[in-house]
Amino acid sequence: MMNIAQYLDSTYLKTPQQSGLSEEETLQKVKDLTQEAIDHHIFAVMIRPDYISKIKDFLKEKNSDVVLGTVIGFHEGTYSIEEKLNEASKAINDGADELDFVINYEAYLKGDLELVKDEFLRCTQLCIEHYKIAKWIIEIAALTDKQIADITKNISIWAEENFEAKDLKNIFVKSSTGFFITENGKPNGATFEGIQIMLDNARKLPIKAAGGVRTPEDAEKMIKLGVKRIGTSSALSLIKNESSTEGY
Ligand SMILES: O=C[C@H](O)COP(=O)(O)O
Repeated sequence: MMNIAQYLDSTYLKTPQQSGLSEEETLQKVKDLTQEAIDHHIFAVMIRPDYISKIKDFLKEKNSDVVLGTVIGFHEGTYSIEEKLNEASKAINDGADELDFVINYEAYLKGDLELVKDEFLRCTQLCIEHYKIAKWIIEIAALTDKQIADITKNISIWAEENFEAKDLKNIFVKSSTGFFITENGKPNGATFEGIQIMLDNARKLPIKAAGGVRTPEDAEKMIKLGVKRIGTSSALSLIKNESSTEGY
């Protein structure tokens, strides 16, 4: 069996409003997720920005090298560029190592490629200046295959044209938030087909598969296809070699 843990971003991204839990219960949940990551040598935890500062302290107390990630503009991606920059700056100051931005795919679908390019360049620049990893969620369930190819290729070309070659490994294209509402039971997250299209068009950028990855077999298959990271709210089941019917 492959060592899946080293590829995983173990996520808890529900807000108290979405889960019905209190702030304290949510903090306890992200602490438990972090302890689990420490115990099982999971690469990273990915949590909402509100909890970064406290979890950074928790990781320091535990003397842990688990990587701390957060989400920006989550989950619709429609925040303005200034709002995304402010949220990202605060998360960096609070101690985030990796920032997963939701791209403004609504703007992309309306044909406003300039806005998407502008947010990509400015937010990625901020991450590079602070030696942080930037990941760009394109929300593949909202896109056709042709659009998945097109946006992945555009991001890759913008990255190559505007950042140094050494920084490209720190700029990911990520498939999904896991929160997109689809119709007709269509998968809302990472599909093998969608991931393959991303891999075929990402040129030098690494790919993160996220959303609906529930079995160790699927995780292994994604890794064999070539993804460098997997985001999942079922991390523990995956590394215990079990399937999970749903995340969280
Ligand atoms: O960014 C990661 C996703 O939220 C994970 O999605 P999931 O809950 O379907 O595993």
